[in-house]
Amino acid sequence: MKQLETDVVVIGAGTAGLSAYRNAKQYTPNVLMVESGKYGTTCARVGCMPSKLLIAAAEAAHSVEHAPQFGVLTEKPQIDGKAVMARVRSERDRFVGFVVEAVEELPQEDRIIGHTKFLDDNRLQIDDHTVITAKRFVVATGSRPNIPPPFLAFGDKLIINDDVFDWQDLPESVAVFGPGVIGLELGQALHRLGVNVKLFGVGGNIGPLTDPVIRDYANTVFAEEFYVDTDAKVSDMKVVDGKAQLTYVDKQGNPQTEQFDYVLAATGRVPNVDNLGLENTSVELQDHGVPIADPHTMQCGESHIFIAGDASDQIPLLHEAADQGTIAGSNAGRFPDIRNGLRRTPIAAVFSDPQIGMVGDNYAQLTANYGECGCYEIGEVSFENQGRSRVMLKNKGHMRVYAEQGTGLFLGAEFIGPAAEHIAHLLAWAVQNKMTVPQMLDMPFYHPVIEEGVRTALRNVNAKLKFGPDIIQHCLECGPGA
Ligand SMILES: Cc1cc2nc3c(=O)[nH]c(=O)nc-3n(C[C@H](O)[C@H](O)[C@H](O)COP(=O)(O)OP(=O)(O)OC[C@H]3O[C@@H](n4cnc5c(N)ncnc54)[C@H](O)[C@@H]3O)c2cc1C
Ligand SMILES: NC(=O)c1ccc[n+]([C@@H]2O[C@H](COP(=O)([O-])OP(=O)(O)OC[C@H]3O[C@@H](n4cnc5c(N)ncnc54)[C@H](O)[C@@H]3O)[C@@H](O)[C@H]2O)c1
Repeated sequence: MKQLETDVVVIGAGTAGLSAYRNAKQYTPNVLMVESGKYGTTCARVGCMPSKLLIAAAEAAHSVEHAPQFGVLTEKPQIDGKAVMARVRSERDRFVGFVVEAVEELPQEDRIIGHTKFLDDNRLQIDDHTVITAKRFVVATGSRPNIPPPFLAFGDKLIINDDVFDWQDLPESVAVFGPGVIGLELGQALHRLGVNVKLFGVGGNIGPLTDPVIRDYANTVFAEEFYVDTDAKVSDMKVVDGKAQLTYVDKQGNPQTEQFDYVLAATGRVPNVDNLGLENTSVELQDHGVPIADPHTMQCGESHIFIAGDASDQIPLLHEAADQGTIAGSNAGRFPDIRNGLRRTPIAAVFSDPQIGMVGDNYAQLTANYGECGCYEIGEVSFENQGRSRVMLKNKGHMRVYAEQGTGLFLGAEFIGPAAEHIAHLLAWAVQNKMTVPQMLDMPFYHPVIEEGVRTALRNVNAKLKFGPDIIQHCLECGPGA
């Protein structure tokens, strides 16, 4: 067994790990990074990037299919599944290639390959070839799909997101379980690419939404386009004649038995903290085995162990993984001089159509924090008659904005609608700058733009805060359709 000694070990070379490595290196040259799988990161290989590539193909098909609504006559689009998947794979490989190249430029002696396990507070074993003794550690081991045990009945017909991006061709049918972010994005994209998709959920959840008004709207709008049952009753799962067979009660209450080429499990993700030997350290673990970490320092308790990215089970998003990696890596490098790092305003975007956006405090947090005290107000707008949205035939959507009584502080928003990825940025920047609703209304609004809809929601909440007049129904100075 090879024996190594160092100051800092980063476990995992994903987004969080790479950023932790780079930041720890600013404080000490003695940093090792261990990776058990392939370099390239979840985001580039099987996450953000390939999913958006599939969605881009679906959007192209959808635009062609709906062109006749503008008087532009087209044939029904022909989907060449092999070509769709070839582009997804080749662009994905390009993104992965950039990451791999960057990792391979790091000093070879800093990089170790193998599965890592803590032996005690200061020693890690890598497979059966190396033991590293180190002063500090950053756990950045990411997450993996959660697969409910009954789904194992589908054998090799059961797939996860990773499998989709390696397809050579599109299948005929897929049952997607989990209408969360992954299930919604991939399910709708596959549907638009001509795959027979049925999306099954539990408890009425859809996307990351917590506001019941927006959730109901989302449920309706997606179910108008393809089969989505967010409270499905599935009674039997098995493989019959080489197909995945489901027995379920459909939305009209009728029993159905249907076969699919695949069942995609998009039922959440679990942090990769099991099999890491964390129980051999003195770090305090929560019930599900994740260390308790301070979100400002990413330090686990008072220890020399830090955690970052999806492994922390805090906010499983790419930019959060990068930020947490920066904080954890800097603190591990600088230890024992621990500093709070920058945590940005929460922002989430789902690349469905319509898109979903959430910023700042979401509805669930708002109601938990403020209860029934009457300390906040909700303004809203429908995008169904919003001018620019109608012009573009993108007039499906609803927004709710939240603001504090008395101060007028803009607290957050949940919405579904056109350009939600961009509006989410605008609003998140307003939250982070601690803007009040009147200050936001003082900002310029061009005409005709989707942001005029946001202004209507802000005016609505402004009136409820008693800072301004009620919304003018036929506002002449607003421009038509504002
Ligand atoms: C389909 C999909 C779509 C997504 N889309 C988006 C999106 O649009 N926007 C967004 O913000 N986020 C998105 N995400 C989430 C985002 O990809 C993750 O939050 C982010 O990639 C997490 O980075 P990480 O560094 O924590 O983990 P990873 O990049 O997974 O890195 C963890 C690394 O640790 C390694 N490892 C694990 N265990 C060990 C061990 N014991 N020893 C050594 N190494 C180990 C793994 O092999 C891996 O390389 C998406 C995720 C998925 C699955
Ligand atoms: N656009 C983006 O930013 C983006 C895209 C994809 C993934 N992500 C990240 O990845 C994380 C994981 O995504 P996800 O979609 O796997 O998780 P999720 O937590 O968003 O959704 C899981 C869904 O599965 C449902 N579910 C659980 N058990 C089920 C069962 N037995 N049958 C049917 N449904 C069931 C849940 O009710 C929920 O709706 C997200 O939280 C997000 O942070 C982000």
